[in-house]
Amino acid sequence: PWGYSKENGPATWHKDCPIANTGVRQSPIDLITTGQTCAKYDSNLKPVIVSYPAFSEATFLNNGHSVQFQPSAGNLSELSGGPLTKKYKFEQFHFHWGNNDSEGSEHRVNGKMYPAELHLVHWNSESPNFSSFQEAVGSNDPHALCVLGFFLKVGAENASLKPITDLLSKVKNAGSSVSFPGKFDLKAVLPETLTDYYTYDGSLTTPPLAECVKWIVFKEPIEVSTAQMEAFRAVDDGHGKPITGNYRPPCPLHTRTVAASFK
Ligand SMILES: NS(=O)(=O)c1ccc(B(O)O)cc1
Ligand SMILES: [Zn+2]
Repeated sequence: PWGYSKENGPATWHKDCPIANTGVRQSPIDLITTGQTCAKYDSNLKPVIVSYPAFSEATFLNNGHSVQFQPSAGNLSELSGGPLTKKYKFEQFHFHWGNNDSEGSEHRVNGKMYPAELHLVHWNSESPNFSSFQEAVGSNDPHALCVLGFFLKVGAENASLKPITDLLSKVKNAGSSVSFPGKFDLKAVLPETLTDYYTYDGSLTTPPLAECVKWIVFKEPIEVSTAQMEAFRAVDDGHGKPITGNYRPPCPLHTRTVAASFK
């Protein structure tokens, strides 16, 4: 199966997933803010609106290539606004990280990587073509999914993310999962104003690499402590090694443009 080692990493994914090399809207990308192919300010871009009532029931899983927080089916969390014309339903969030603070994020800003990146995955709940996340992924709809990306940088301890980082030791082994104890307030993790972001049309950053994602990557990083970063680096990949660097390198922009909601 695919992974991030020499034998099964991003450079080999094209074998099972040809779109890795033939796709023209692959993710992640390097977000360039100056020069020719740079992100262009679009004054029509509105703030992103999230409605995330605290999750009461969720599973926290180590799937061998990331750790993922998935609420039970009944969750009502929604996303709208920003570049979106429809309402999206929250599906799951997960992380990408490196084995040191100079690498780990999937998107880059002028070539700079952050130590980690948080992805909040949503699917268009107003489309006539599908009525579940899995169907959305397989739909070929160019905006079936919307993923919000937040960079993580090392600084003060993030109290809102502590319930998650404290749980990492409980899912150290690949394939292990725990039911999340109590409530989790995802809204508290995010900056209160979701106004400054980059947005572009892209894909899933892991197989099946489906080109169905409206990406919204926020300019302002979220701070986590060194200890919280270290907790990610102790999670195992199922081959007795820690997941080291579960991030895909940037992909060619091709004819795409990146819009910025800020000057
Ligand atoms: N890393 S990502 O947010 O692009 C992503 C999200 C979901 C899936 B998936 O459900 O297969 C794969 C990658
Ligand atoms: Zn991701």
